[in-house]
Amino acid sequence: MNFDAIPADRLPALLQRMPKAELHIHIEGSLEPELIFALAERNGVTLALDSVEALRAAYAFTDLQSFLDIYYAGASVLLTEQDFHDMAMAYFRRAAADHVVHAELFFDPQTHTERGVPFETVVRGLKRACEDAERELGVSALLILCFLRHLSEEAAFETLAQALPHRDAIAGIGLDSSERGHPPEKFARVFARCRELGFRLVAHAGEEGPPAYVWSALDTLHVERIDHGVRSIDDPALMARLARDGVPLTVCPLSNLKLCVVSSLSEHPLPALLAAGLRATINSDDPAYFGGYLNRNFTETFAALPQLGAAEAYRLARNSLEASFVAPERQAAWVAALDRCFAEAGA
Ligand code: HPA
Ligand SMILES: [Zn+2]
Repeated sequence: MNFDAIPADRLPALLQRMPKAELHIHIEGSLEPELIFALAERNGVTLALDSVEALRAAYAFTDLQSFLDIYYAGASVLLTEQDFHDMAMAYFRRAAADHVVHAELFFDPQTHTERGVPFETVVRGLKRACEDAERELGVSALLILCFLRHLSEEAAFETLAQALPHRDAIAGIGLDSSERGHPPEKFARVFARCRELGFRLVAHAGEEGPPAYVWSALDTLHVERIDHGVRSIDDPALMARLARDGVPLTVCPLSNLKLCVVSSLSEHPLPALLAAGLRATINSDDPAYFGGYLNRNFTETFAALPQLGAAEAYRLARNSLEASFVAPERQAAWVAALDRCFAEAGA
């Protein structure tokens, strides 16, 4: 493909139109303030702030923890199966508009079971939304259950036991929440059990935490993808390892900006990760909180980084499709659609 044949002014439209997968989206992080207030009213929940505007104004974060405190408070309005369904459908409609053909949704059951919401309420609502998304919107979807790393390994084992009756609805297991002070090896035994059970494995590592956490996610948890992983840039031996093994990184540029992981998008390490041969992808993380869904992550990142052009757009989209947990034949059909999209744009 001749990427140089695509004029620079056609790139923003191409970024939006190209078929892509989203592999790092916390579904609770797609809860827009308007939906938080609608669900609060529907469920009779009282919120600390009294308007959509006041809530949005509180979205000024200094680090990961300052975000998580607000994110868990927002999730407190979710009580019924229908709430979880409606939240996920709102995300799927936005994703379809961004030409997302496949999404792998993280969900945090412990955030809900700790408040007395049954595990099956969460998973049934999300599962039904995944089925509706495929049928009504043509968006394929999988669910990834995340353990909260600020809680104990014992609590993770309890959550795993609750998940087992729903084994078929859950494709993978991940690890999220407060990273610093909670290294991956804290969850070595529960991840080993998940691996025996045949779950696909991922973990957040190297977002705020050091490169050592990425090594540990690879070597003690045996994950297949690293969520974030941007701090790998500080460790040349780790960069070589990630490149050699083709480990996908689910990078989230607007999240990194809003949580002060980078001081500006123009300093984001994404171009360096790609240049070093790493299988990076672009994702939205918590789009309702970080100022944009998937296409906005693409367009703002490309606008800030002149090193990124049509070749990198193709590589990022292709990486996302090929790093997904769907069968190779399905991936190949999406890659063929991606190739057609670039051919039509003149490549
Ligand atoms: O970016 C994140 N990092 C860790 N935990 C999270 N939970 C939601 N979003 C995040
Ligand atoms: Zn995340």
